[in-house]
Amino acid sequence: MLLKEEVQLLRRIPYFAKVDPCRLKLLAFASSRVSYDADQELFHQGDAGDCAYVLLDGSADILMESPEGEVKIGEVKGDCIVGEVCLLCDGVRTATVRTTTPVEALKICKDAFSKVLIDPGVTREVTRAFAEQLHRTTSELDRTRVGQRQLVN
Ligand SMILES: Nc1ncnc2c1ncn2[C@@H]1O[C@@H]2COP(=O)(O)O[C@H]2[C@H]1O
Repeated sequence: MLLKEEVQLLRRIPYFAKVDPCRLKLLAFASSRVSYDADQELFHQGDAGDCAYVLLDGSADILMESPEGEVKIGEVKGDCIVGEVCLLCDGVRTATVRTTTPVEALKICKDAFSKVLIDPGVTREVTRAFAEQLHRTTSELDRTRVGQRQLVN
């Protein structure tokens, strides 16, 4: 795929929509195209992580381990980024990501991702995405608590 096409694909991701064209070109240059079949793991909860994935096509489940087994906490599909948390927090993978269909993605290494974070537009988008995710997770937690209380009473 041409570098120009990869830049256009990255531009479709809200995180990178407002990134300076030269910086986005560098990011495209540093990323590599990867393909997965359905039911393959991109990575596993608890793994050390050194890259994020921009999903271009296909979908995947976000799964967490629990005492009752694996629980689906979300899903991702085309034009989004996944695996960015452990790059931003310098931690381990917070969840397992497993494809539910064949997936085409761009793999972005930590160094290249850190370089685009210098762009204020990206920082704003990352903060907004985190706030939205926190809001969704808090609402789900509230719903679960209400459900548990109703079961007890
Ligand atoms: N609650 C959630 N909702 C949506 N995506 C999530 C959630 N928790 C984790 N993820 C994604 O799953 C990924 C697991 O690896 P990371 O922690 O690197 O980055 C994480 C996010 O991209």
